[in-house]
Amino acid sequence: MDATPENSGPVAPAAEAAPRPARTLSPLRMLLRQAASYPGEVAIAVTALLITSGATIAVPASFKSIIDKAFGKGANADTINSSFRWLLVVVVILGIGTAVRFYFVSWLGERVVADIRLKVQANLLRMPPSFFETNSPKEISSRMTSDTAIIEQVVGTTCSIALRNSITALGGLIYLFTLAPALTAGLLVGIPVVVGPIVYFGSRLRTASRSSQDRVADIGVQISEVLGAMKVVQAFGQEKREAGRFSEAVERTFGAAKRRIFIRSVMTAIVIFLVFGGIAVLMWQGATAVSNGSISGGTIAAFVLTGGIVAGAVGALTEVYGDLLRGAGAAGRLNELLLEQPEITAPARPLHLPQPPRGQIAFQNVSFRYPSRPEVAALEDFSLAVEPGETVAIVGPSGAGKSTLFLLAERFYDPHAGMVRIDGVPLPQADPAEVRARMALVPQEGVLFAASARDNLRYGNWSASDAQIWEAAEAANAATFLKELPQGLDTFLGEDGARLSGGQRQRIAIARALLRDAPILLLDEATSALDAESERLVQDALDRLMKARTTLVIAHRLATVRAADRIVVMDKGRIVEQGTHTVLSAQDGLYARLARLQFDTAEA
Ligand SMILES: Nc1ncnc2c1ncn2[C@@H]1O[C@H](COP(=O)(O)OP(=O)(O)OP(=O)(O)O)[C@@H](O)[C@H]1O
Repeated sequence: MDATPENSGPVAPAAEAAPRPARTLSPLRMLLRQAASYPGEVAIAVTALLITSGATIAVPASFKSIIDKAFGKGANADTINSSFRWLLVVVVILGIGTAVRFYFVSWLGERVVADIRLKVQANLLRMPPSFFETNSPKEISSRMTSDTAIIEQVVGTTCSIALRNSITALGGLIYLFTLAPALTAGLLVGIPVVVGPIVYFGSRLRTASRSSQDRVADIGVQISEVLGAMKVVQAFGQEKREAGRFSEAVERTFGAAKRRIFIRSVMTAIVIFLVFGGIAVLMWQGATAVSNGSISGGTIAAFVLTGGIVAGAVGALTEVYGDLLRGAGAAGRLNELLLEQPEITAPARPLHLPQPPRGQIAFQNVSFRYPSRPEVAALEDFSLAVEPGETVAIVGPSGAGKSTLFLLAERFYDPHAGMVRIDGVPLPQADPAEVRARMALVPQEGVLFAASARDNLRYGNWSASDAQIWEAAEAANAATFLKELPQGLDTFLGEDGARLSGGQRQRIAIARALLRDAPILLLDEATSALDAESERLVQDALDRLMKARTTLVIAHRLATVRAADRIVVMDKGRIVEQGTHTVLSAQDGLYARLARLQFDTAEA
């Protein structure tokens, strides 16, 4: 029986890790819809389920026939053989049916989870950055792993348990009535008497187990806190106090464990008493009935066996409801991710950008506030037109709105007022994919994927040949170190490109942008200090990248601002100065101040 104390042991999942269950089972409908895409597998699984439930009941029926006929007076070889032949057939059907059921039910569980993961990921890829500000990537990734694991459990196990045990319990009861109606009526009264206390103590035991787990977690928190601050503890002479605090936590844990084991021992005693007592009462009634000849010994054996099966099925059913609610909670959370609609979409009939691309980008009276910080204007009545081939350096203190310009240019957000245009086309009227195809982004941190050097380089242009890749690497001053990698372009760069230096990562990002060969370049220069040699290599690579492209660069290097056609100085979302390095340095404005602070240190 699933509800015996042995099965509801102390190892419940830690409370903080347990995802919230739902209040109703209705979110599970989403799983049914998913599973319905595989009608063949569902049909086989349900058929196997029905057959195995039937075969489970057929086992005691076979025993009845064996005891009455094969062990009975006047048994001959034929009756013995045929009784055992039946048992053998039932056992073979039960074995094969169980294997088929397990395979297809588990298959459905895994398939439904795989489909949900694919659909959720596909939908997440459509979401703009604002979505990931309100939905933390950590939380989403936990939904994709732990919630899907719960669903896999629900579809692959719990639903099967629920269905199988309902059928078994019902079929078993019907069989019991046909065997011995009076005894069955007694059993029906007896089941709640046995199962009730087990369910009651089972739930108390789970609560006690959870609290016991929490206390263990408290110990873990204290240990890591004290170990992490050992110097402070010792320097302030707090060893005694910490020992005292720890001893309290350990004793609390012991207290919680004591409560748990007490409940469990009482529960064990009660279960043993009720289960064996119940069986004894049944056997006593049965023995009386056999002695007065009203039923056979085989019937009693079949009755006790079937009774055990029915009680087990009912016990299992009382356990699955909680699991189904947990599954419904998980399905609900994943469904939210599936139903999420992106705010930024292509219009029904998008305007195409002109061909060939000119590489013009214009911000016209743009005002924008981030949805999560509506009180601060990230851009305020901002206007800037960058002509084809022009290099504009954006300079300004932290929080001035420099990165926001890039986000609006890529149409990750729409401005609240004003308009952004690429080659004369207003962004909301174009397909975001087409807009982004006109741009190459070099982020501040050269973002690398856990993939080969080749795949990292051609991330924006998968059709690039090796010859083109090397050409770009050459231009980005990345070829030398790439050639030295153990397997050349096939070398795995490790998670986050951990095997490369900062300067090398930047040069890979530059080579990637070169391969993308887009007319507009959005370049966020790295602030991290590079050594002089690396700095020269990166600058050299950037010069080649910017050639013949419209470039908007968030500048952190003196060489960049010097080479720019125009410097735009921003503060609080507005342009405060514009001009060349020489002109702006001569004025005693924000630029001169920033340049003194920023570029002098960079040069040093
Ligand atoms: N995702 C966001 N959610 C809410 N507010 C944001 C977000 N990103 C930026 N901001 C705010 O918008 C304003 C402009 O930020 P932005 O990142 O464009 O500045 P920046 O000039 O690029 O700064 P830095 O040089 O530090 O990167 C700031 O006030 C900033 O706090």
